[in-house]
Amino acid sequence: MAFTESPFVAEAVCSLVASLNSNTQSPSQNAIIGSALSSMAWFVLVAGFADASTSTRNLLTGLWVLSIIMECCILGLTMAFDNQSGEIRHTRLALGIVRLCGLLVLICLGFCLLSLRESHVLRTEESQRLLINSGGTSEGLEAQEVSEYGSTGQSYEPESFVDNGVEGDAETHDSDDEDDEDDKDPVDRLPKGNWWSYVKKFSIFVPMLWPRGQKTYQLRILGCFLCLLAVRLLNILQPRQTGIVIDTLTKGANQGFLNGSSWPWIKPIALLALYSWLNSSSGFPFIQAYLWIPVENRNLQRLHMLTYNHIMELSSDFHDSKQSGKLWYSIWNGYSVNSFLELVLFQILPVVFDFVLAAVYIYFALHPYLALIVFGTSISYFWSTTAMTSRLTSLRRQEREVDKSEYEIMTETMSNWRTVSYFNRVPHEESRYSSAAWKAKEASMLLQLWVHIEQAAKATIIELGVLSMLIVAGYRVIHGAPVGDVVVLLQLWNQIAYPLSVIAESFTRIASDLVDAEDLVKVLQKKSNIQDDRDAKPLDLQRGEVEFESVNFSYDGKRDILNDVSFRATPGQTVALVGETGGGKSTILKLLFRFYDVTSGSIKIDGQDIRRVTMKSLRDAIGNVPQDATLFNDTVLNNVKYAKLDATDEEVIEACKAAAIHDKIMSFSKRYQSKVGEGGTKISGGELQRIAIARAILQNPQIVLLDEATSSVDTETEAHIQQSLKRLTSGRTTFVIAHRLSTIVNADLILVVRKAEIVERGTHQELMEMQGQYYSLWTKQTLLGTETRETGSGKGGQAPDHLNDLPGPDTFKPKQFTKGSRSMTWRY
Ligand SMILES: Nc1ncnc2c1ncn2[C@@H]1O[C@H](COP(=O)(O)OP(=O)(O)OP(=O)(O)O)[C@@H](O)[C@H]1O
Repeated sequence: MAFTESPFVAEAVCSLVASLNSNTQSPSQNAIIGSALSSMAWFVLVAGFADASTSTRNLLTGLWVLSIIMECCILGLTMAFDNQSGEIRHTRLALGIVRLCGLLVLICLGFCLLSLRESHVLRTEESQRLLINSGGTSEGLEAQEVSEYGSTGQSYEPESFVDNGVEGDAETHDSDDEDDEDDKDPVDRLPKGNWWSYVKKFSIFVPMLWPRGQKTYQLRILGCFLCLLAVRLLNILQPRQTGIVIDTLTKGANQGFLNGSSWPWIKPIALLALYSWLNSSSGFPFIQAYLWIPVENRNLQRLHMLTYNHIMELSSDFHDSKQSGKLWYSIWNGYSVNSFLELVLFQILPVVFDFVLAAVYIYFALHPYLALIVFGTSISYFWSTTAMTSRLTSLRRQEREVDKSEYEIMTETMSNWRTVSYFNRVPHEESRYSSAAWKAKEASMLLQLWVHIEQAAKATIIELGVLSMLIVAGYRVIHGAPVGDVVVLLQLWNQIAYPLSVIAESFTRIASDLVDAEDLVKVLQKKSNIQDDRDAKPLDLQRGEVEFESVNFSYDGKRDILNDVSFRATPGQTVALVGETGGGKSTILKLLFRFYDVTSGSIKIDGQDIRRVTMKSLRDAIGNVPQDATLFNDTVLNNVKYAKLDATDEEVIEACKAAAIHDKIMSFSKRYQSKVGEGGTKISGGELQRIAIARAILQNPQIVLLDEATSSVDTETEAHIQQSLKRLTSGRTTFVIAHRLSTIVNADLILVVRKAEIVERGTHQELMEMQGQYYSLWTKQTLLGTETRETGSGKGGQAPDHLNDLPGPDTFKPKQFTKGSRSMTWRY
């Protein structure tokens, strides 16, 4: 590259020497400008390639072909039309031939080098993948410590683990691991090379930012565009008119026509005032703002709405593994992309236009050398900007990462304030937050410093440009050019320097906005794993028969959570799931609710595979009282109504009565209008569970899922709840997960789940007779109950009365056993 550039520089030097040498014929102005421009163009290319770290094969090939064509043309034209004296002409020809030959040799060499480099990169990537896949620790992997939640968590991020191939618009399906990798995946990061594929990812925002099919908004944008054009025109007319005013006044003063009644100078001044007014905040810019404000707000609202909808529609795997703090941070920062259209329409395009117009005006109306200075200054300016932008971008990304961590710690610890307090970890969290905040401050300081360094460099280049222009303009005025030219030039220079700074700043801002939007793009690219089938139909619910057929399931594709699970719940039956913790009971209910899809096998309701019916109809048919029910920070009334938005207050009260919570609610200071606090923190666990049951009763579903619905209530309340549950479940197909076997002895079918499999099934009586797992669980619970009774470890330190009638393992008197003390919530 340098080899091909040097002849241009040599040629420019040659022209300069010739112009200074009085013995030789001075080269034409066009020849000097041509050489200078060629040198600058090559300088840009050399600088660009020096910066690029990734493969630029296509770009290079294109440039080489173009270079050969252009070189041939230049050589031919030089031979045909150059009328310089012999030496200069011969030198030019010789340099042209050297350039052409050099170019051909370089192209051959270049192809060989590129091929070698690419095959090397390929080999390196392959070997890295093998190293990592082969498992765990490898010498080549320089592990990087990443701070996880809490002080103990450490994970390792091998640099080479990331995929360097650009994946285009590949959809990301979410999982835990993937989420972590997302944070480190440079494919989605601002690259030094492949800008196109990087920027293409952001096309996801186009439908949000462009009002397709909305004529009014489109007309507004068109109006803005016309205002912009008018302002561009005024930007040229205004300095030109200033020059005219100055020249008219100078001429008038010299010729003495200012005395008397003749006022020929008033017209140019009036015109200047008009241009100035139209170009001020009360002229076209005002109309433009008036037209744009609704468009901007519409875009922002769409961006908010679509992002919210998208996230809410993502499936359980995303929501189970998301980090809320980081997600919110990414979303709010990502919204900066909304200013993108505004930036391009109102800042970049107009100033590019201004710049070109001013340069052309200077070239033709003033002097080509002045235009050359404009060009040289601009190139240096942009080069310094792009060089600095990549540094600033990486600093911005670092700053954003530490900022995100700070935000994550803040949101996580604030929302888990109770846990922090229980473990007396407030000082620990304060110090963790302080260290994160300190890191954020340092990153921010470094970024700000570099912003100022960048600005200082750019200001120096601009000032050098002004100096050069003033020297040339001053020289011209001394040699007879009108003084008005200097004024016009100075005014136009503003039209050039300002666009330069705006364009440069826009680059920085675009880069920063894109960095901010990277995470939002990743979130928007995620696809829900659970979606309605293309020809999904509403569930035709008849009697509520549920059938699991050879269901296998794994959350991560590695560990089996359910293995060949098959059973049938006939309409109206109560099916109880019991067994060891972590065995897969809740997962069975999650699959039925279609939070996840089965890995293989099928789940059918009334003979219809739940993957073939619409999710809305499926979820309408199922009422759920989860283990960890949460409430919104709203009134009790609204929380219960959430199950049926159009329910009347009376219906809500009826549901609460049925759930045995009505009396309690009536004792609250604001009764049904009492707020329950964030997640329901202002009410007790038992109250919360009963509100959750009231919700399910109000929903009135055909299939009911109860996941430890009575785990947080005392004995007496449990007795009430059992009654209300009876009402809720009667005539409906019901699935109950219970650790207290006493609560499910009446179930029609009991499934014992152990290590991902159903190991026993039957009624309580049948299972007891089998003397297997269930029998042993029952025995343990009974013995524990007896011990509790004997040692008086029940509530209040004494064995509760109802425990006196506890059945022995052989007598199975479950009815008496249902009144277990709260301290007897057995787990096994
Ligand atoms: N979202 C998830 N991602 C990955 N693994 C999960 C997820 N949810 C649960 N698991 C794992 O699946 C296994 C079964 O969990 P599940 O909640 O179904 O057990 P369970 O029998 O209901 O336990 P418990 O009685 O304690 O509620 C557990 O080992 C658990 O760690």
